[in-house]
Amino acid sequence: MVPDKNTVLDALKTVRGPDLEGNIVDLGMVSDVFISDAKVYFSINVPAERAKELEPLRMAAERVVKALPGVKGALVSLTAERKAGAPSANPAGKPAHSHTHSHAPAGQPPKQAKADIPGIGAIVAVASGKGGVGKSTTAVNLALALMANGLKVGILDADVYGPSMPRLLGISGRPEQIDGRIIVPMENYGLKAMSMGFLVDEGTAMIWRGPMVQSALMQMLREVAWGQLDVLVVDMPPGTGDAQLTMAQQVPLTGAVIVSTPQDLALIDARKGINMFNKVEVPVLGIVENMSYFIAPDTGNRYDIFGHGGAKAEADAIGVPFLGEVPLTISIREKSDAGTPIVVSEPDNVQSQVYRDIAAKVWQEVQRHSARKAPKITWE
Ligand SMILES: Nc1ncnc2c1ncn2[C@@H]1O[C@H](COP(=O)(O)OP(=O)(O)OP(=O)(O)O)[C@@H](O)[C@H]1O
Repeated sequence: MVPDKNTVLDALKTVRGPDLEGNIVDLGMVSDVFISDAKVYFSINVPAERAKELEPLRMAAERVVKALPGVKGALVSLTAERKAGAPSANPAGKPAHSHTHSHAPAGQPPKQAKADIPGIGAIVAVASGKGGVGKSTTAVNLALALMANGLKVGILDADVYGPSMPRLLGISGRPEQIDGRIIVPMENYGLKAMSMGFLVDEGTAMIWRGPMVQSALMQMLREVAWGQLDVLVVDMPPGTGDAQLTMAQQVPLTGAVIVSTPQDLALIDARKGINMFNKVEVPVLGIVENMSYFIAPDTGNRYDIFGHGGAKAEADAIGVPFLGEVPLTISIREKSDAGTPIVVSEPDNVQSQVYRDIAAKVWQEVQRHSARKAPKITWE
């Protein structure tokens, strides 16, 4: 029989707190415990600066829960949460985010928690300030275009509440697990993909709260047999709220691509997105203008009816690279809906070339930033 929450909490009381004082339950470090399909999900709240050092604590908690009869798996993640009113962990004295509710991240990015993922060369977030601007469509076509340019690529759908990769890539079914732990990513068109949509039935994730979402995301990131990848594209949830900020902090991102439509309102939100990544010191690799202009399906004529050029002007004003303009075309939408993204289904199409050019620029930016980040090797 699957244990209930209290049984799980009782078991967790055997796990000592940091510095071997008390236990993690009585110290108030354990989040809400969520049990679904005999798998147990929760997070342990630790000070951001101690996240790396406390990894053994996370492993101990996971081990204890997995050992309970009836438990098929446990997914435990460390979160760094600043309690309302607690002093900012930000030594630079920059303003901390003063959220008084839910999952407020610390003012300073928990760099120690962002361990690189073995085998993955770079992680690129595709983000947007608001929903509906074509972020997921851009993410999937960008991933396939990076592949078309000769790279090994995976895609992680981090939009836990509205996963779109199963539909966009035409993938259904559940992923396999190795030893009940490591998940084998799904694959189509040679692109490895992981999405909440493969793991839970539609609707289930909707009731999840912040820490569960974090746990699920960390599992999809770290406990997946990605193999060797040059780049992992992460389709972020739309918006710039707490959830996105926490995600931007916890995933070891190389950089972010911001998708916007040309209209002023979308651009204001795009700027919020850029500010969010700046806040957590993730480089913005550039802006893509989606639905930039219209190409008539019958004549192929181009119409600049959407205020085309707004995103380029914004990119220039802020001083981030402009990556390219994707036209609004019926075929992009139809191919997406059919699970056959345009870059693979119509590679010779001019729109597919646009995506490959954007992919080339993104890769250039990735390398530029990786080179800057790489430590100098000195021989003694
Ligand atoms: N360049 C384009 N031309 C035509 N249709 C497009 C284009 N880009 C996206 N779309 C369509 O716009 C709709 C929204 O796109 P998509 O789901 O990618 O947006 P999103 O920003 O990820 O949305 P959400 O934030 O809701 O997840 C979809 O129907 C998609 O097919």
